[in-house]
Amino acid sequence: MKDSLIIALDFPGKSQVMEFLKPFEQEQLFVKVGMELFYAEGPSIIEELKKQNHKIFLDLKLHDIPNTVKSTMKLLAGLECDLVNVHAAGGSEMMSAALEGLESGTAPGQKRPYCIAVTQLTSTSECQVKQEQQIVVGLQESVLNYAKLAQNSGLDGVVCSPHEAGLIHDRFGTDFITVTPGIRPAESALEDQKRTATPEFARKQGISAIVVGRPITRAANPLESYLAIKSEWKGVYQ
Ligand SMILES: O=c1ccn([C@@H]2O[C@H](COP(=O)(O)O)[C@@H](O)[C@H]2O)c(=O)[nH]1
Repeated sequence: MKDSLIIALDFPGKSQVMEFLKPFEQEQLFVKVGMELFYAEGPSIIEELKKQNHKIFLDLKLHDIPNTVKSTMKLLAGLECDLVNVHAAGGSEMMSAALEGLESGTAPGQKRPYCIAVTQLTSTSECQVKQEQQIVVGLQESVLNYAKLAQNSGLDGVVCSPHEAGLIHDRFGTDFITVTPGIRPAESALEDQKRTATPEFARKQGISAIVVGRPITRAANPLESYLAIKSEWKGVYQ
């Protein structure tokens, strides 16, 4: 997990994914399958990506009553992804249930996928947290509170923005995983993201993994863009 660059495969179907991956034949990637692709293709897309030896973050952000999340996680464990997630807003009982489901669905001898919790989406601003969610303590405190709930529930880490990751590692330890979307190389479009940072800024926060979608998938040359972001993130091409 340490120092990973996860590419968000936000595509409407398998054919677009396979076309996108063609220039990456020499790269062993860590890819993210989100709702759009998973709902379009179902579990077969995971098998396909695993055949190509890519590591997989299945980003379905489960958020439901504990029993439903538990039984869904039991099923998802069978897909043998590397990383799965829930929304911390579902609460500690739901997060513990997610972990129980994941553990019970992991085959003997197999490694359980890491399970992390989304704190506040990187598309959420301070203003939205205070005015829409009515969380008076503000965004940073809300993220830290969700991180504490996630750790107390036994989860392996959180999704947060690069701006909270350093503080999370200070409070909850360097082994507690931080996965940060909202990564934008300098001067690229922010689109719907609100809490963004460059790969270089992310590197300085001790973040476990960055998630990058559109700056790579919509680049004129995706491989070149991937290598440039990876270089800025890790300081070297590797
Ligand atoms: O807080 C969150 C949680 C998940 N995401 C996901 O990450 C990628 C980011 O894509 P970009 O194109 O680089 O913005 C996307 O799949 C989101 O669903 C997030 O952005 N923020």
